[in-house]
Amino acid sequence: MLQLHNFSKSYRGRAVLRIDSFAFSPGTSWIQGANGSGKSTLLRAIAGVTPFEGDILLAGQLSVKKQAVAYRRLVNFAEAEPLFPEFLTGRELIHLFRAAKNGPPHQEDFYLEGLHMTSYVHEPVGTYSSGMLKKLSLVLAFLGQPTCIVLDEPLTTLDAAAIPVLCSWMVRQQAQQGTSFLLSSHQAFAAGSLPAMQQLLIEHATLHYPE
Ligand SMILES: Nc1ncnc2c1ncn2[C@@H]1O[C@H](COP(=O)(O)OP(=O)(O)OP(=O)(O)O)[C@@H](O)[C@H]1O
Repeated sequence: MLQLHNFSKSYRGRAVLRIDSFAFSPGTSWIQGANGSGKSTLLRAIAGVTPFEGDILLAGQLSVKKQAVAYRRLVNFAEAEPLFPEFLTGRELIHLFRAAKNGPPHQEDFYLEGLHMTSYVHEPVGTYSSGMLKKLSLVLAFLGQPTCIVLDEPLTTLDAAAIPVLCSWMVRQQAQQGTSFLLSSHQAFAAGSLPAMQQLLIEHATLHYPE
């Protein structure tokens, strides 16, 4: 599904991740690791929002660097701590993302109703709480026809009622469109709420399968 080739990432000359070669299998991959191990760094690189050395290919064809627009149309991302221009409304951001991702008209309605967001989605995002912002970022991550959805700490700040709704979206998305998920979460998902997950670990500044 996604392949990393000679991947490395440094901040101000300090190497934080080095992954010579790695292929993510289709399905759901749960990336675990201690605070500061590099989970967000890896997910941001895969999403195409942070520079790195090496390359990442989708389906063996689209490079995040060489075919950036086509790649990013198919790889959606919800940040751990989403930030949006405060003066835009949730609805405006949704329209922007849906157009950029080639999503069908009204695609967002299902998601907005599922997370009970219709009462505030017309308000500027500067008025949103952290949980409301998180929900908006999750809705945006499901727009279009993504091959892969990358979710960094998707459960953080979500209320208890929203967590099973998100899990049901993931199950539906995988069943209907074969979308793969890459996620990081310090919090475990409830048993049985998601199909089998491939667990991966970042330690010693690299990615591997846990023993
Ligand atoms: N913008 C940055 N500038 C400098 N160093 C950074 C930057 N972002 C991350 N780092 C460093 O890179 C390393 C990996 O950070 P990262 O945020 O990827 O970890 P993480 O596994 O997502 O952590 P957490 O579980 O705490 O969210 C850390 O040592 C961090 O200090």
